[in-house]
Amino acid sequence: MILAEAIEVTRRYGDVTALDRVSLRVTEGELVGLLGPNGAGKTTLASLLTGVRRPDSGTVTLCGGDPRDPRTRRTLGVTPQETGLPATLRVGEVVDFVGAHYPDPVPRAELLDQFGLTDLVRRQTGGLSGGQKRRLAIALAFVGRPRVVVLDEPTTGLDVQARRGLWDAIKAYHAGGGTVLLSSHYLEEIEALADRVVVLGHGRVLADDTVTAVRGMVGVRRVSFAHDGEPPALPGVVATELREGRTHLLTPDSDQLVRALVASGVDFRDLEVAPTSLEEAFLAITQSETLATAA
Ligand SMILES: Nc1ncnc2c1ncn2[C@@H]1O[C@H](COP(=O)(O)OP(=O)(O)OP(=O)(O)O)[C@@H](O)[C@H]1O
Repeated sequence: MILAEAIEVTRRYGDVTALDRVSLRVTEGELVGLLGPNGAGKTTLASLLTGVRRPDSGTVTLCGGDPRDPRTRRTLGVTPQETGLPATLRVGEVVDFVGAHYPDPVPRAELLDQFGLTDLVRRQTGGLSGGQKRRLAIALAFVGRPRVVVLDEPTTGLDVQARRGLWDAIKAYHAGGGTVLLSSHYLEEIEALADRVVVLGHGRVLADDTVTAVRGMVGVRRVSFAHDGEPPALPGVVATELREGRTHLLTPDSDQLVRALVASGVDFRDLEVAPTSLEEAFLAITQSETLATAA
């Protein structure tokens, strides 16, 4: 069953086209990562799917209904990028308050334990740190046992430990059959959690495939070596990095690059050719998109 769907959706803010005929389909039980640089349209897409905004054209459905309809929204858990919590209420009270809107909420103790918030149950939310508020906001997305959760950059501002704790909670929800759409700037987050990744750039879907396939699609490889002096200028390089005394070159054609490196006469040592991380693949996709747009 399709739980969230956008068909040919366009959304403008004045002159800015935030989404340009975007289509996306999330079926029950999927965990889909939404990846894109700043301004790609991730938040706008999340806000359409969760009924916060309306598209200018195209259609959006959530669990077969209109995401703006309160009955449809009861199946949804959301963590927006910015969350306002009532400052004088205690953590436990906020959980009870939000949970009271749902027919079968997760018991307070269970939810707090799952999100590592048990020790904070009696604290007023106004006194929580930014990371603690964030964790609470995310926990609240799950209190109503939603069929689908939309998490917009959920772990921004969390330290490594809190982020990993949150990944475990998201994984547990997904393992129990839950459906997740998660946007992130942290590419290791998408790699750790999602099988499928939708790459957005300039308001358009640049790729929609498995994490492995997206990496393979761009086929970017890392050629790295040590050498003395200035880095050589070589053809087909999409990114250059100097790190730990080595030059790292990203290229879609490592064979051609290695031939050019040898022909250049550079006195290199310890040559390595390796597959790239999703982050590097993603940069290459968005970079070629930028070049294509500029052309
Ligand atoms: N309320 C608004 N008014 C005007 N322009 C907006 C508004 N919201 C978003 N935009 C513009 O629409 C485009 C897409 O923004 P959006 O927030 O959806 O991107 P994003 O991928 O979520 O970015 P980020 O990763 O920075 O959160 C950007 O150019 C942004 O400046």
